[in-house]
Amino acid sequence: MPNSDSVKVAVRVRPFNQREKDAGSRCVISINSSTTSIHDPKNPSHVKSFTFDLAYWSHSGFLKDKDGKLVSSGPNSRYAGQRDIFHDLGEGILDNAWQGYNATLLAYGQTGSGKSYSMIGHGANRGIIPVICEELFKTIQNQDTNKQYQITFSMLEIYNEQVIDLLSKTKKYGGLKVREDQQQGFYVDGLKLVPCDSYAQIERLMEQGTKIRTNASTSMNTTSSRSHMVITIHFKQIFLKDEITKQSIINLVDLAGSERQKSSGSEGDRLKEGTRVNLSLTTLGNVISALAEAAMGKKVLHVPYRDSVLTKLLQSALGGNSRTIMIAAISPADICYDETLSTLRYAERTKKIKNQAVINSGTTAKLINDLKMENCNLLSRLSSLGNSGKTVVDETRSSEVGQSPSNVIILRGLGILDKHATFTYTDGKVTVSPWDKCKVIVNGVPIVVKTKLQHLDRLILGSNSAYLYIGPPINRTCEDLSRYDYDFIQSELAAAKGFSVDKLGAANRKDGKPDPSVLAAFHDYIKLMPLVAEANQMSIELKKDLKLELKVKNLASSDSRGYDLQKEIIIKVEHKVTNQVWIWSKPKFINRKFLMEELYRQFLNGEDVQVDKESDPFWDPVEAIHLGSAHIWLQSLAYCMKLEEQIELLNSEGMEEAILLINIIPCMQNGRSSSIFSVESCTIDFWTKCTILFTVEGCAELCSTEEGMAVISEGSYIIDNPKAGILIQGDLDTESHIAELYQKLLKLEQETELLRDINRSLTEENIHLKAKLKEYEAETHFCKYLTEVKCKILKSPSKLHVNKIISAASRDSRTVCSSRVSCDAEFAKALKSFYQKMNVIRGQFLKLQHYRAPDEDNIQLLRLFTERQSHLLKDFGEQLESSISKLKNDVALIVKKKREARLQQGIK
Ligand SMILES: Nc1ncnc2c1ncn2[C@@H]1O[C@H](COP(=O)(O)OP(=O)(O)OP(=O)(O)O)[C@@H](O)[C@H]1O
Repeated sequence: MPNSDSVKVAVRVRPFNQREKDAGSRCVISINSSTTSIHDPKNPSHVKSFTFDLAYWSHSGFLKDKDGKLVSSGPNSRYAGQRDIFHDLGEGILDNAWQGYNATLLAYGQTGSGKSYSMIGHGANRGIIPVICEELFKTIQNQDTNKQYQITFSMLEIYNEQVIDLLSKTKKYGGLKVREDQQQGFYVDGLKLVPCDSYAQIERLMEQGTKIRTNASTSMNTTSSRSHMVITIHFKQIFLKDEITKQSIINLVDLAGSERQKSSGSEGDRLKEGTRVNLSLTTLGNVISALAEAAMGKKVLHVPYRDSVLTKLLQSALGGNSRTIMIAAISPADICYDETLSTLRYAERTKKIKNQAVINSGTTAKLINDLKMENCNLLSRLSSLGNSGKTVVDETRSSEVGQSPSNVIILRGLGILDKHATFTYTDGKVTVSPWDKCKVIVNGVPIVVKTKLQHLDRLILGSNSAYLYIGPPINRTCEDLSRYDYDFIQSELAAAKGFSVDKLGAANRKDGKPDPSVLAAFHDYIKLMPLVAEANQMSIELKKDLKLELKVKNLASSDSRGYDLQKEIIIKVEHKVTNQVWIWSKPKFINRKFLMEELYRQFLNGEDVQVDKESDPFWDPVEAIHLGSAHIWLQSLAYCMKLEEQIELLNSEGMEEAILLINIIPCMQNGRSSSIFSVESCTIDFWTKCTILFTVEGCAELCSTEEGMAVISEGSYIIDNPKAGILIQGDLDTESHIAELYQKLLKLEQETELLRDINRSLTEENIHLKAKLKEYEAETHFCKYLTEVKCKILKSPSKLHVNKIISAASRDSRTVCSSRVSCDAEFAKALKSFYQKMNVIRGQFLKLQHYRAPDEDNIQLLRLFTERQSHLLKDFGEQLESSISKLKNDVALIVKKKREARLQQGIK
């Protein structure tokens, strides 16, 4: 009788990894019994809760025992260790298998969320798969002799819709084929099914399979988390006396990192979607959604099992003859909020799926004979599989390392040459020396000469193959090796290149906590770094002459309090021969990377890799590149005043790219006279090819009809023809206001005249200050000057006077900014931030100045007006104070750093 079971779902939250700890991440997950809640880091009162069959807290409350096993730290700890997971989930799978049910265990979650840890495990913390296998053999040993058992083990990887046999040393180009059989459904043709008679044998097979997986397909380290791994155990019981057989198929699936679904989109790329890497995961999502809807009584006409390799192989596990469990692995960190939320939603859909499990049994004597025959055949096919896979440096001589079989240690991987490096063991010490120009990096630093290795040194050979050096026993300590993971090695490499969370400005916030957007950018950088290294290596081997580099782009420079708002990692691509430069977004790069891998695989297979430009992932047509942005205030235009400004164009690193002369004259729709503007400010982005992109803030609806100018998105204008005039038409409900505005205009003209005077005197003061600035040592002088500005403001008799002081300070800061920018990027950054704050404050003051006092007779209104004015003034004063003190701090820090640097260099 079919047994209708829902898919069982368990969620597990892992501890913070080192990078999350270093970045001061906050935990956004809480677990209470079977309810898992996730707290929105941007809005802590915003909580979403999910109920699953099981929820495991593995985030805290643990310690390491003498064998390195993570165990609960005390009676109050809620920590769920590997044994707990096996107890709740693994034992159930084994019970099912003994009863003759098929069973499937899937691990789903973003990269690094703990899927492999739960499934395979790490060191002494063995995961659910090895423990299931061990327990299976233990139970078999204790069974009576009237039964016979047959166990076969297979291990495959699905990458880019290709099936790779992880137990086979011979690689089949294009992968193994998935075929359909009326009785057994979908199966992989030619997959090695290894008969096993002990747990030790399975352990060896798993070790070998894992080793092949890391370097399978394109020899790239970074592909393993984009592939799905499926271990299948066929378990048959033959009851000799009763002539009954029972069989069960246990599928254990470590899915690819789920976040890739989104980030590999080819949006904005002229080339098609570069990969079918995600096809299996996307289809799995579609299958799960369809089955969940069917389980809720909706009419589902088609479940798309046939759309991908993974869903074909898991057909019985999803909605079919299997008892299925999903572990949703999640990260606790605030930075992973979006991914974690999407994992929880995915898991919620999965738990709705209903399966129809049946016991697989048979009763004929013929079947027994068949099975015996098959058993003998399989045992005879059993091949001896490779050794332990550890790389050992011989004590007696030098060990050469490289791709060629003539080496003592044969290593394969992207960028590893035939003869790559030599390890030498003399007097109890191991040294490494790279061959010729081969890439060898030790602890984040590239080496060119013979280098002595210390226990636990990190090595990268070629573009991206990472190793941890374990020294001779005498040098070993009881240090925890698990911290030296792939992320650690990448973060170390980034730090050696001068890239860190601090460098990105994470500590800029007042509360001292890293900004989530900065953390996200850092996270992206670390993840993209190995991909960029691989792309560069492929470019070299395919002779594409491209150099790719990661860059940080500031999207919005700062908010009104000067905090950096958003940063984004972009990829600068330069053609080494033509010097053409392209800027690729992260999704575009990921898309291209997949296409590059496809081309590279063809290259490795000896196929023709000549492609025309249009379909070459290493090529793009020349395009406009963002040079930088400048921010200007358009307030004056609202009063029909001409705008004349001279501002710096700052690039994404806050460095001056050019000086911009702005001259904007208000005009009507027909190009004559003046018009009304409802805009407050605008950012002007400059691109190569004379393209200017305007992003206007604070306006209602804008449109443009001018030739040569196109509206590319709401509020954004692109002007391709530099000669074309700039016309911005505001909401023209103006007729009724004309008279009123005319009056205003008259008054404003007087004020404008006054402002021009101020401007003149400021220019003089500016020149004077420039001369003054040259006389003094810049840092000390600037601090002093800021104190002066502050004093002036505090003593100022009127609003106009304060405005004048701020304008002067703002201009001075710009002057200083331009003079320092070239010599000190950090100083320029601090000044840029200060300048922007000054501009904001200046804008607020302009506003303040134009508020008109109500009639003097109306005491009530007058009081309100005064209160509001003084409130605004106070707020303004506070902002000013904080800006000045921040700049002072920044400057003091920079001065300190410089002094330290000088001292180090011995320059007094
Ligand atoms: N429950 C846990 N307890 C302790 N450490 C854990 C736990 N879960 C994960 N980790 C650690 O977190 C890191 C990432 O885990 P893991 O490699 O299992 O992630 P993953 O989801 O399989 O990533 P990928 O998709 O890249 O394969 C590992 O160093 C692992 O040791």
